Amino acid sequence: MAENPWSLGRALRGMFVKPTIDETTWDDLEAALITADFGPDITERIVEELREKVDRFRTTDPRDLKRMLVETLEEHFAKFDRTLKLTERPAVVLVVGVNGVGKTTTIGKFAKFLQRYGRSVVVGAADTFRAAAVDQLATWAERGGAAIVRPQQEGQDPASVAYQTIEYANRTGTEIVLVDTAGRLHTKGGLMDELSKIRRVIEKQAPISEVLLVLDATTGQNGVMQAQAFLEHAGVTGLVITKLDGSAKGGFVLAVQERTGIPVKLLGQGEGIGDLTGFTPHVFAASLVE
Ligand SMILES: Nc1nc2c(ncn2[C@@H]2O[C@H](COP(=O)(O)OP(=O)(O)OP(=O)(O)O)[C@@H](O)[C@H]2O)c(=O)[nH]1
Repeated sequence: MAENPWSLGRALRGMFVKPTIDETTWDDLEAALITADFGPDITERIVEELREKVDRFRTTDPRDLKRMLVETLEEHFAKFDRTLKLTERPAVVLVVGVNGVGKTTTIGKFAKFLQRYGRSVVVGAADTFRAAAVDQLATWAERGGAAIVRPQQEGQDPASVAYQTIEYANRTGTEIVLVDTAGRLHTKGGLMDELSKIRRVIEKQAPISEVLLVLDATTGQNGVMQAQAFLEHAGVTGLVITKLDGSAKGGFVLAVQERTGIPVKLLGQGEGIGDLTGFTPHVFAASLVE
C-alpha cells in the first residue's frame, strides 16, 4: 500500500524493527499518536488497551504489536455508523462549514462520486452573496457532471434557491440534491438563522437526508472549535474531512468522531475531482500504520 502523508508509518518504523517490545516502544508509540493529532485522551486509551493486549497474549514481538495497533484503531474508527442515508427521492444533502475548508470542491467531488454509482445530481448554489462563489461552484458542478440551480440575482434569499433546487429535482426526476451554504463566521447568529430558514423551506417539500459538515484536517482540533456553531445548531449527521493529503494528521479523523459523536462519512484527499472517498475503517487503519 502506498504511504500516505498522514500515515504513522515513518514515525513507527523504528519501533517495529526492534527485536523486542520495551519501555521506549510505548514512549515512541505515544509520541507518534500525539503527533498524528489523536489527542491526549484517545492516545492514552489506545496505549492502555495495547498494553493490556500485549500482556494478555504474553508477546514481546513488535510485529504482534503492529497487528494489534491496526485492529485497535479499526475498532475505534468503526464505532460509528458511517453509511450515507440517501434513499429518499430526492435525497437532499445540506453541505455546511466555515469558509475555505473545501466545501465547493467537496460538492463537485461528491457529485462525481454519486455519478459513479449511477445517481443523477443537482447542486443548489445557496451561498448567494458572492457571484464569484457561485461561478466557482458551477465549475465544480460541471466537472462532477451535476446540474446547477443558481440564484437569479446576487444576494437572493438562500432559502429560495434551495427551494428552487428541489423544485428542479422534482420536475426532472433528479435523484440527489446537494445544497451549498454560506460559511461566513462573523455573523454567527445570522448564519444559523439563515440555515434554519433553509431547513424549514426545504422540509416543506422534502425531508433532509444528510447534513454534512466539512472540516479541514490541517486545522486540526482548532477547526472543530471554529465549526462549533454548526455542530450545535445545524443538525449535522456526518463529517467530511478534507485536505488529508496535505496533512500528517490522520488521527484527527478519530479525534473528531469521538469529540463530536458524529461519524466521518467522506474523506477528501486532493484537489482533483476524483479525490473523495468513503471512509472505510479497516482500510484507513491499515494505511495509517503501514
Ligand atoms: N490538498 C487539498 N486541497 C483541497 C482539498 N479540498 C479542497 N482543497 C483546496 O482548498 C481550497 C478551498 O476550497 P474551496 O472548495 O473553495 O473551499 P470553500 O469552503 O468552498 O471556500 P469558500 O467558497 O471560500 O467558502 C481550494 O484551493 C481547494 O483546491 C483536499 O482534499 N486536498
